[in-house]
Amino acid sequence: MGKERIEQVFQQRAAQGEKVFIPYITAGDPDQETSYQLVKALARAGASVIELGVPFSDPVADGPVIQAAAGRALAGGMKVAQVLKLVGRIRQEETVPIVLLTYYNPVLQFGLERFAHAAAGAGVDGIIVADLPMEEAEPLRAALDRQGLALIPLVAPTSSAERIGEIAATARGFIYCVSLMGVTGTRTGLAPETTELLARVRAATTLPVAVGFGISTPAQVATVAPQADGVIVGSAIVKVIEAHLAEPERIVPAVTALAEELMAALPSKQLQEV
Ligand SMILES: O=P(O)(O)OC[C@@H](O)[C@@H](O)c1c[nH]c2ccccc12
Repeated sequence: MGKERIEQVFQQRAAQGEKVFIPYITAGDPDQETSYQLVKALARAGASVIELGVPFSDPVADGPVIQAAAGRALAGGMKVAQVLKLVGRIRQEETVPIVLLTYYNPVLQFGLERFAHAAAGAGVDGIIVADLPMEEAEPLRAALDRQGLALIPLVAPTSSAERIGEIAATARGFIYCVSLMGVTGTRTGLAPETTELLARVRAATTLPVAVGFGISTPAQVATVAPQADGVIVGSAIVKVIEAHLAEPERIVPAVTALAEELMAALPSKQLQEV
């Protein structure tokens, strides 16, 4: 449970010479039932950790694709309590680690202790807060620590060595390296500063390191995966949901197919040995 479940999955994959694939979807996009089916399908397809977005009305770190997903989810009444309910439902059937991606405001509104307690009770394993600077993270980290949940920090290419060191010292679960500056969303190339950032973070921590932002194609996954322990893909997956809104029964198979394609691009020990 909790941060151990996240760290274990990275260890297990690493022991097999494999990388961790972390798909992101917004909880409640386009509705609760589809999110439930999507998480189950992604876990069964081989995703190692699921990143579940808590929809928020002012998602400043998100590009248009995930903003629109948040809009659809909010229109369906998805709030923190409903997200936790969804996780609880998933937990009855799946052991895959679940990490919530949220903004700080909904968590503050809910109450830090109450949130940590309810998240643990529902079966959440870790939390990423898109807009919580390290300097203000201590109260939430302490509340999550008391429940055994990981507060997973974000580091960016502009983070100084000193700052990366400070972030690494209090990190739990894994460290999320943002591959480039700006907002979430697919990009055509991979930013050159990604490689340098991953090397700097690796040198500063023994925790697993995952990379996300702008990764959308199998080729990009293949390029970046050897430099990290895990790869996070959000907007490319949410785009597939968006493309099938008129035929919702196609959403789960189409997302599963993309996830399988992206996972097939991860380097594996078997492939390297051939
Ligand atoms: O969408 P992208 O470019 O694939 O990036 C991952 C991302 O979606 C997910 O981790 C995420 C969604 N919203 C965020 C806000 C901040 C940091 C990260 C995120």
